[in-house]
Amino acid sequence: MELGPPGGAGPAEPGPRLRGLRGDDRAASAAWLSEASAGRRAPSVAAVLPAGGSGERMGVPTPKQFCPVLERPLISYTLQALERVCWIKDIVVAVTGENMEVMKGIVQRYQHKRISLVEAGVTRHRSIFNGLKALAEDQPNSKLCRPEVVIIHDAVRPFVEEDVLLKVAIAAKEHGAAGAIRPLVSTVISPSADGCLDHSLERTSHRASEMPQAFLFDVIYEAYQQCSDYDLEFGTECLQLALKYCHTKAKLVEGSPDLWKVTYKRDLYAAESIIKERISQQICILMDAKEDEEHVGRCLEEMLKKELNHVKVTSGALCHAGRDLQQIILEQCYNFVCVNVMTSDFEETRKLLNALEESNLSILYPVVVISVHFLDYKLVPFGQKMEHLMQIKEFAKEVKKRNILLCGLLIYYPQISFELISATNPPLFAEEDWP
Ligand SMILES: Nc1ccn([C@@H]2O[C@H](COP(=O)(O)OP(=O)(O)OP(=O)(O)O)[C@@H](O)[C@H]2O)c(=O)n1
Ligand SMILES: O=C(CO)[C@H](O)[C@H](O)COP(=O)(O)O
Repeated sequence: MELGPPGGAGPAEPGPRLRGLRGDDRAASAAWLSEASAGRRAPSVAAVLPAGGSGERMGVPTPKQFCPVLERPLISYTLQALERVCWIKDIVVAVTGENMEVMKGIVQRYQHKRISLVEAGVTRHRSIFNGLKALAEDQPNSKLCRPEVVIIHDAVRPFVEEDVLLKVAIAAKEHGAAGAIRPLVSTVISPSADGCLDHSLERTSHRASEMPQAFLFDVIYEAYQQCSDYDLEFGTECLQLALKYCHTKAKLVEGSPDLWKVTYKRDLYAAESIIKERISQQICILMDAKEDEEHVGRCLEEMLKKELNHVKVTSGALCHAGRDLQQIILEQCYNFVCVNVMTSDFEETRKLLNALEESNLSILYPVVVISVHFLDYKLVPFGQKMEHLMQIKEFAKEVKKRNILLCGLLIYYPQISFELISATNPPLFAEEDWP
């Protein structure tokens, strides 16, 4: 089943794309990305996500991939992480027939793009094989294209970043297979039949195999076609299949600690904490001054971008930015700076607040909105502008009932314009702020 237009998602955000890459990696990645964005023939990449497990170890009736984390199913975070990566063309998700409708509902509700659903198998390997078959172009009526490189990633590892996806994809193109690894947390031992220690492995010379992994499609598809029923039933390592059946030695890539697999109930709490931390670092700037690049509002935008980690910027009046904004709200951004340059009232802020209220985003946590207004002291007497903007105080009282914390900020320029341009460090605003 094909859901959403292929390649329909917007481009990945420019900020964190190459984060964590160094030297040669960075150069290779930049080349890959520039080819991809210039539409030249970069290797075509697809992803397969096994999501057909029952999550026995979690010990709850709902399969863990559908368990809510901050009211949103876990798998939706993983899909979001993958679909942000513009060079992954198709994302094939393997789901049990029983959960197919639930999955379709998630794709629709969170507007996931480039997703195709296939039926899962009774084991993880069989689910992955079904995903690969859908990409192999030998399925009747399939709209999917056979990719050159395929990434395999568990649906229950939501914190995968673009840099590791890129590293495994590039390494797979060169070596045929690649996978993320982590140092072992505990020592691995081998027990004997009588329940006593037989031997222990030297911890420093072993690694934990994590996900994502990537392969030349032809290698991994061949391996799955060749492998035994025993492998499909009991195997846990795709890299091993590539080695055993295609003599392809996987390149191992150091992954981040956040790549761990949500397995036990406590992992859901850990996932929730990580998501909360990310949310708190993310800010959306809404800017209504599109034309005037010189305007003090632009200086503010530039400074915020420098000071904060995750910044999303929507340009243009909110009526044009409506779709972007819906997407940003869907992605759970809780901090907004609404810069009103063109309008003298707080109409733009009001539109933002309406959109936030309709979304119910603030049910779980307070949403913070800072409404910034500019006042050219040469044109408008300060008192007059203040009087007008005092209305925002009333408005702030009203939205507070709905867990939205609104704060107004008046920037009196051109004096402050000068301060913004010349300042290298905060404070950004030296004067008038209220309520
Ligand atoms: N028949 C299966 C079994 C597992 N998976 C998927 O493979 C990934 C990793 O497997 P695991 O963590 O073992 O998931 P479960 O099998 O669901 O968990 P448990 O072993 O605790 O039952 C998960 O995204 C899971 O949904 C799958 O697609 N098809
Ligand atoms: O560990 C892995 C790396 O190869 C796989 O990610 C996978 O999660 C193993 O799953 P299972 O729980 O089914 O053994």
